[in-house]
Order: sequence, then structure tokens, then C-alpha cells
Amino acid sequence: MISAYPGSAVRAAERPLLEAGAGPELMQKAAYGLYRSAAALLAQRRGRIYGAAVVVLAGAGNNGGDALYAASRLLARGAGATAVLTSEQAHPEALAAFRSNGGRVLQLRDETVSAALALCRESDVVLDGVLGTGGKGGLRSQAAQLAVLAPARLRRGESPAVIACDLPSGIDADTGQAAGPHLRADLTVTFGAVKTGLMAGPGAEAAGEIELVDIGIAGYLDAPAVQRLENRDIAALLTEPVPGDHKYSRGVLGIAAGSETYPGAAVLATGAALATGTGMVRYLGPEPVSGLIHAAHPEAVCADSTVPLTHVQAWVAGPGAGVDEDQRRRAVEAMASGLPAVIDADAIQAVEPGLGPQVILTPHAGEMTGLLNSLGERIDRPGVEADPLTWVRRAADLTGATVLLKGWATLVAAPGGPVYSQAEATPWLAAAGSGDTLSGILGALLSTDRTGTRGPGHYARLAAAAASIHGQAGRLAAESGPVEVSKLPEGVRSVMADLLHG
Ligand SMILES: NC(=O)C1=CN([C@@H]2O[C@H](COP(=O)(O)OP(=O)(O)OC[C@H]3O[C@@H](n4cnc5c(N)ncnc54)[C@H](OP(=O)(O)O)[C@@H]3O)[C@@H](O)[C@H]2O)[C@@H](O)CC1
Ligand SMILES: Nc1ncnc2c1ncn2[C@@H]1O[C@H](COP(=O)(O)OP(=O)(O)O)[C@@H](O)[C@H]1O
Ligand SMILES: [K+]
Repeated sequence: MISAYPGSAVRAAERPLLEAGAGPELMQKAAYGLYRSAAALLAQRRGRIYGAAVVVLAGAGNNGGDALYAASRLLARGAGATAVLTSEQAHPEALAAFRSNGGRVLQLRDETVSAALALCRESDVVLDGVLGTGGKGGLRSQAAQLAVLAPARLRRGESPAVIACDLPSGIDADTGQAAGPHLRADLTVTFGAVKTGLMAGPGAEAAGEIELVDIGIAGYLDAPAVQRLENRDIAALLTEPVPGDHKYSRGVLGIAAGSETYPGAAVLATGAALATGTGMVRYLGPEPVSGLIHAAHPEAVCADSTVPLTHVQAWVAGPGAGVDEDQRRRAVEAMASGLPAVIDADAIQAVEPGLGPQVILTPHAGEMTGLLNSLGERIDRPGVEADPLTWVRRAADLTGATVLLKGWATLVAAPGGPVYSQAEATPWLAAAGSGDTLSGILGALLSTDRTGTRGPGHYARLAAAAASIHGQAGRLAAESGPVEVSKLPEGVRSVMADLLHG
């Protein structure tokens, strides 16, 4: 499990150590961790550190100090380095160490922006030490210009590699919001604890890979604000069949999805549920859709029945339901059934407050915007996308349901907390029908769930596990070319095999 904390909590945890005079020691630990990651990356990309070209973007504070000290260590191993100072001040001791190891310095001004950009472009690695947890608002003046003008390659790409020191500059360490232009990294080396801002929204996209450097403050931190499940956490949530099982004891998933207009969604959700593993899928919906499901998945049991008359352990309702009135009614009945229920796509429009955490809403940002506005908030889609962490929490609190907000980093909030962030996915999953497969995966996990730990956040953990399985399946599929959503279940089966037996 990866635990993340707001920048403010990390600063509070550092305070007792700073008051005890350990500030320089903490900075050396941070700088050493950054140096090691940069050295490993350079060794991997060009075989050796000697002769590498390093650029440090250094702001006025300790974040710049970390980056300058790390670059000093690279200089000592034979790299060449230039510090681009984005402020009139720089950490004095770190700058002195950098200079004494042979580092060159360029003051960033209007007339040196293009020279700084050229240096970055020609370098092997850029260390972004403009702003860390002390940043307020977005990047200012020429540093902002640098971020805007940076070619796509500098923002993310092969060469140079961009390593963010603690967090990408311009990203809010607490929320992941970007107040304006910000830098993007291939790798973020973060100190003391992962910052919440690396787990959500623009911050999650800008961070790239995340590495944590232990600087000895873990004992001073309280409960995390956001967590990320790793595969061993997910494996512990899965239920494998045991010898005495039969199909009903394993768990039955009811799927009320698809309509004459959108039949494919039901086929995709069913296929994904079967690949995840469930005792049976009972499908409720119109005959033409049942026919397609039978053709693709003969094991599914289909009927045009109602929710109360159908005995299942969990529901999926909504994918491809369109304006089909019967499917809308089934979604409402599934929400009222008291059973775990995934409420997706068009069914989200039927949501009323007063739900329980066993109801899991799975909107994308557009559906989330509609949901929030129906609950009395005034927010547009860009607003949701800019600060998804705030809005996923708000939606969970307003509805009483668990809410899974899809995106590059998928966020899951239980009402009153906790919050999970999963970022295993690939942008190749941004394809029609991909969300339908997620609802099938989650439905299967809910239907077979026998882990018995129904404490706060249990459904959020299962939802986070489903998002991760979906993301990993997408990544696997993308290895051999563009992702064909109807083939995703093959990837799901192989991810499940790894999780269960790996
Ligand atoms: N504390 C510790 O023990 C440890 C901390 N560590 C490291 O320190 C980092 C935090 O360092 P920090 O507190 O010095 O803040 P930092 O992010 O460098 O920026 C502050 C400076 O920037 C300025 N500034 C602010 N906003 C701005 C903007 N929008 N645009 C431009 N300038 C802006 C602000 O000046 P202001 O304008 O507010 O007067 C101030 O001068 C943390 O992320 C980690 O890397 C590690 O070494 C481990 C030990
Ligand atoms: N840029 C992206 N990077 C990674 N995953 C993405 C991206 N965009 C969307 N996804 C994932 O793809 C799925 C899309 O779901 P959704 O929009 O509901 O699709 P549909 O309604 O067509 O089935 C979600 O699981 C989401 O997290
Ligand atoms: K930074």
C-alpha cells in the first residue's frame, strides 16, 4: 500500500526535526536520494554518469537546495552541470557547494529564457527544483515561460529525462491542482512521504513514476489522506473458489445493462465479469441484447425480469442503458436492494442522496459534473478535472455512496473517507466501452466477495482493486498494439492469474 499525505502534513511532520536542528541532515538525505535516482537513470540511459549533461532548475527555497546538492554529487562523478536560477535568491550553501564542484550558473531573465531552454534541450537530465511544498500559486514570470515554452520532449519524453525534486513545480502538493503552467516529469523523487498532489488530477499526470526517499519522518505522520493499492493488497481482497463451492456459493452477478440502442455495453460488461471470475452472470434486459450476450457468452443466464425477483449477490446497472425505461427502473431497484451495486453511465442520472457505501457510482468527469449539479453544486467539467480529489470526496459525502471517478488516475472515495488513487492505466484505455468492462470487473469482485471485512472503506478498496485490474489489463493489451476493448477480458484473465497465483 502506498500512503500519501498533503504537503502541509509533511511539513508539520518535519517541524520537530527542524526545531531540533536536523534541517541540514534532512536536506542531505533528500539530496542523496535524488542523486541516486538521477545516477541510476543516467546509467541506464547512457551507460555512465561521466560526461553527462545535467541542468538544474533551481528556485529560491529548499527545493532548489535539494536539487543543487544532488547535482553537486553528479558533478563529483564527472557530469557537467548548469544551474538555471529561477529567482534572484538560491539556497546559499547548496549553491556554494554546486559552484565549488565546478557547476556553471545561468540567471533566468527575459533575455536568458531561450538560452535556458536550449541548455535543457541539449541535456541528458533536467532536475526540476523550482518549487516544492513551499510553492504558493503557480510558477511565476520566466519560470512560467520556461514551462510554457518547453518543447513536448522536455515535458515528457526520451531525452532529456526530467526528474522532479519532491513534486513537479507548479503543482499543488495537497490537491494536485495546477494554478497555471507547470513542469512535467518522467520521474518524481519525493521526500519523507508521497504527497497527495502526486496522486490526483494534473499532479498525477505530471509526476510520471514516483520514488519515495525515506528521510526519517514517517513516525511523525498521522493517517494518510490518499492510498494506492499494490498487487499484494489487491490479492488479499480476492476470493478464490474452494473445493466445496458451487456456482451459487461462489456468487452470482446481476447485470442490468444495454438497450436496443447500445447493446454492446452489456456484452462487454458480461465478458469482463466472466474473465474476472464469478459463479454466474444473470442478465436482465431486452431480448435483442440477450441474444447478443448468448452468442458471445453462452454461460450467461438471461431474462427480461425485475431486480426484486432475481436472486444475486451484487448488481451492475447502467452501462449502455440509454433511455430504456426498464433498465432505469432496474438501476433504481438495484440501488435500493441493499446489495452491493455498481451504478454506471446513464444510471448515474437516477441517483438520489441517502445511498449507502455498498452502492458504487462510477462516473467519468462528464457524468460526475452532471451528478454534482443534480445535487446542487455549481461546477463544470474543467472544474472537476482540475480538482478531482475535492469533487470525488464531495460526491461521496453528498450521496452516501462510494464514488469511483475515472481518469488517468482513477480516484475512489468512501463517504467520510478513505480515498484511493490507482494509476496503472494507459491512455489507450480512453476508448468507447472501456468503462463498461470496468463495471463488469467490479461487479464480479463484489459478487464473489467473501473477505468479510466490511469496515469503512471496504467497498472503496474493492473498487480501487477493480480500477487497478482494469488498468493493468489495459497496459498488457497495449503492449501488442492499440487496445481493442472487446479483447480486454483476455488481459483481465491474465492479470487475475498473476494476482491469484503470481
Ligand atoms: N523542510 C525540510 O526540512 C526539508 C525540505 N525539503 C525540501 O524543501 C522543500 C520545501 O522547501 P521550502 O519550504 O523552502 O519551499 P520551496 O518549495 O523550495 O519554495 C519556497 C521558495 O519559493 C518561493 N516561492 C513560493 N511560491 C512561489 C512561486 N509561485 N513562484 C516563485 N517562487 C515562489 C518562496 O518565496 P516567497 O515568494 O513565498 O517569498 C520561497 O523562497 C520541499 O519540497 C523539499 O524539496 C527536503 O530538503 C527535506 C527537508
Ligand atoms: N487518459 C486516460 N488514461 C488512462 N485511462 C483512461 C484515460 N481516459 C480514460 N481512461 C479509463 O478508461 C475508462 C473509460 O471509461 P468511460 O469513459 O466510462 O468509457 P465508456 O463509457 O465508453 O465505457 C475508465 O476506466 C478510465 O479510467
Ligand atoms: K520541484
